[in-house]
Parts: sequence; structure tokens; C-alpha cells
Amino acid sequence: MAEEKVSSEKNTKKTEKTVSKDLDYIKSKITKHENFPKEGVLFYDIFPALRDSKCLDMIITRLLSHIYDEFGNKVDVICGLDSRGFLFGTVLSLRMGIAFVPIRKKGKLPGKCISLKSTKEYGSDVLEIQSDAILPGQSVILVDDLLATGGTLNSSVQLIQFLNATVLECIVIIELLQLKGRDKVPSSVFSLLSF
Ligand SMILES: O=P(O)(O)OC[C@H]1O[C@H](OP(=O)(O)OP(=O)(O)O)[C@H](O)[C@@H]1O
Ligand SMILES: Nc1ncnc2[nH]cnc12
Repeated sequence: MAEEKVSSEKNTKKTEKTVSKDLDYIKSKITKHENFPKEGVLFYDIFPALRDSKCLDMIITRLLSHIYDEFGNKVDVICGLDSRGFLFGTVLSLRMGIAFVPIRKKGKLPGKCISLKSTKEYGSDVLEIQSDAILPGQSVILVDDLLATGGTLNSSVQLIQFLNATVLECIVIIELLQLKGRDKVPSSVFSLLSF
């Protein structure tokens, strides 16, 4: 029998075959909706995956495995994007025992903030981060549910860089390949699933 490679995560070893089965399972839970929230947009809904706690566990396990393989214990902060990025970012930060910091849409965060406009597949926003949330020199991973045109992650990476911190990587569950969003993101991008 061919030897199967193993990928390492803190206390967990999974074969490539199991990983691929898990990814197929997660993919099967993502639903698509035509013309939502606007005419011409094919919307990928992550929420059905969260109705299934086994599926959420697989998502988090896979992301942790990737993070520990790539960055070991070098990550200081998980930064989650408003709002679906919060769902995954907070769980990752809890499991890693490190800080969670949100990037929010304008007007939601108190205190001194820095802001930047961003455009996305179906609209535009102004994104904000609290100025004292991340210290100069800290190493940050950005987390969101989905990469479409890349506008949201592009602006988010810039916000972190304005604070003189380092973006190690942007992590998303879903990447929409046709929109070539990763070309717009000024950091490396890891996606769990692509469509
Ligand atoms: O790659 P882009 O074209 O920039 O699009 C991706 C962004 O669009 C969605 O956010 P949305 O603003 O709809 O927020 P939500 O999570 O609050 O629904 C998604 O969660 C990403 O943040
Ligand atoms: N097609 C899409 N589906 C879900 N969320 C999105 N955010 C931007 N584009 C999206």
C-alpha cells in the first residue's frame, strides 16, 4: 500500500485521504443563490455549513492545521473581517490562545480608528480598525469567509500595514477563482475551498 503523507497539527494527524474527504464534505454544505443580493451575483452561502457542528469543526481543524504548518507559533493576532469573518476568526484565536481583533464597517467601533474605503463584488464600504488594537511589529493573520473581487482584503491588509504590523497571510474558506481576487491582495492568500 502506498505510504500516505500526513499533515501535522497540534495533537492531530490526518491522512491526505481524510483531508480530501473533509474538504468534499465542507464543500457539499455551501449553497449557491442566483441574483443575491443583486441581479447578476451568484451568492455562496456559508451558513448551511455552520448548521452542522461537525462541519464547523472540520473547517476549524483544517485552518489550524494550515496555520501551524506554515507559521508555527509566530502569529500574534487573528484579525476577522465584518461580519462573517468574525465567526471563524474568534474560534481560531480562542483555539490558538491569541488575540482577536475585528475590522468593522464604519461607525461601529468606538475610540480612535483608522479607516479606508473598499469595494466588493456587490457594493462598497468604509472599513475601520481601532488604532491601538494591533501593536507595531505584531504578526497578523486576516480571516474572512470568502474572497470574491479582493477589494475587501486589499483594504484590510492596508489597514494592518498602516499600524506598522505584518500581515503573514489572508485566510478564507471560499475563493471564487473567476474573479481573480487574490491578484488584488497585497499578501499571500490561503483558501480552503475554491469554486
Ligand atoms: O472580495 P470582495 O469582492 O471584496 O468580497 C468579499 C467580501 O464580501 C462579503 O462581505 P459582506 O460585506 O457582504 O459582509 P457580511 O459578512 O457582513 O455579510 C464577504 O464576507 C467578504 O468580506
Ligand atoms: N458571490 C459572493 N457570495 C458570497 N459572499 C460574497 N461576497 C462577495 N461576493 C460574494
